[in-house]
Amino acid sequence: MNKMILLVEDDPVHLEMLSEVLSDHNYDVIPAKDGQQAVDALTQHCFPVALIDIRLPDVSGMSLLEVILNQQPDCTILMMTGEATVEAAVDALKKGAHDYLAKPFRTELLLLKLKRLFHLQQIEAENRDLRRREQPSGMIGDSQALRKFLTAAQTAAATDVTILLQGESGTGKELAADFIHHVSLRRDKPLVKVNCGAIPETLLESELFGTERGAFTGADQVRRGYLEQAHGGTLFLDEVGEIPQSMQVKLLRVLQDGVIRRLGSEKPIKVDFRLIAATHRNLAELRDEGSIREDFFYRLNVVPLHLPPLRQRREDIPLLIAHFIDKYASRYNKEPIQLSIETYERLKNCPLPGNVRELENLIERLQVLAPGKEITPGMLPEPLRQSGGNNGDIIQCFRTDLPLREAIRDFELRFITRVLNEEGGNRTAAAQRLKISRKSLWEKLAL
Ligand SMILES: Nc1ncnc2c1ncn2[C@@H]1O[C@H](COP(=O)(O)OP(=O)(O)OP(=O)(O)O)[C@@H](O)[C@H]1O
Repeated sequence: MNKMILLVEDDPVHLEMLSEVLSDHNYDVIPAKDGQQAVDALTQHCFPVALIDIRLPDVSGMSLLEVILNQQPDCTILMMTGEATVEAAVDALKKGAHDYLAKPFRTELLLLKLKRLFHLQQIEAENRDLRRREQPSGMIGDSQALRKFLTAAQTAAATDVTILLQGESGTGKELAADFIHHVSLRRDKPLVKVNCGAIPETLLESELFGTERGAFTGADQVRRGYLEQAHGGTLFLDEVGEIPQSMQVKLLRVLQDGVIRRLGSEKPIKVDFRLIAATHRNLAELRDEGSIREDFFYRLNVVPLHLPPLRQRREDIPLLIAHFIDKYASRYNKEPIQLSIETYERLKNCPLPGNVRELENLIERLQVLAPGKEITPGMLPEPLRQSGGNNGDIIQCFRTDLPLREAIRDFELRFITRVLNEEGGNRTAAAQRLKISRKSLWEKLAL
């Protein structure tokens, strides 16, 4: 457990004496003789506890209290005050200090308060841990592929390692980020989500780093950026493949130093978050193409986790359907729809390029619009109604007026085209699935 204490006291004798006593009791003390030294220390360490003299030479203890709570909201602050300033101490309590000690105080009293404080923090951490273990994943499915993903995600979540989530659009990357945050030790801290593809390039820097008052015309207030808001918790950067190169350099620096500067300010602010990055594109390919810097790629690709497309875990489809029927029947206060066996078969076998999102939207639509309870294949939207379903459907697709050689060729072409479509046009992935070389895939398509 982190037993670090920021001790701010302008009286050198008192500072040394307290530092010694606290160190003797196994606390890691960082002493500061004024506000400036304290602010510097905040950029270097994360403090569970700060002990501040209310009267300091350069800033008031009250302003320092605000700076600390602004930068490290989870820090518990004890104020030390002379008798004449008890009223100020009460004011400090209102502003977020945990407690105060009127000087002169006995060191036993201070040690007792600290012991209780750290004990309380430990209990809170243990409670968080318990809740973390009870937390269900929120990700529906029982396929081996999903179970394998969840096990890897849970293992990675237990540490602070950077995680890169890859997978096609709609496979559940954002939901997976929720899961990782909620089973991690940071679960009671913020989870800040940023869709990098949705923010115009010109605004990305100020959105991420925040702005100081007066940074540009119209910036009349301090604005904390997403990186600062994520302090203590998790930052989810969605669509990282869309981040421009200049911003990649700046983010890289933050990931290395753990320090940001708001736009229009030189003041370093310490930030501590776990990064989860996501992309529906292949990040290694983006690096090879040159749109993702090599160093940024390696910084993100520490633990890569891949969410398989739904067509590769079709066993999850019935569970997902049942889950979405429940969800939307109760949301729209309607009787749950029932899918006929044929409809199930059709959905279990169709390509669903939009993955879970497509299935969810479909069930929501049916739940709201279907005239009756029973859903038959004819009620599915056109492409799903037609898509090759079970074996019977495939056989019906065959032409029977061809010689065998041509019929086989006809089937081969349809089959390859379908696999290629399912792989989003990615020939390497299609060739791997078909267990043939890329070259022979080319040849077969070119014939
Ligand atoms: N395993 C799952 N169980 C329940 N709901 C799921 C599951 N996977 C995805 N969903 C739901 O499907 C929808 C799409 O998921 P999500 O937004 O997480 O996908 P994504 O991979 O982040 O997509 P994109 O790349 O387009 O941002 C969401 O409504 C999500 O709740």
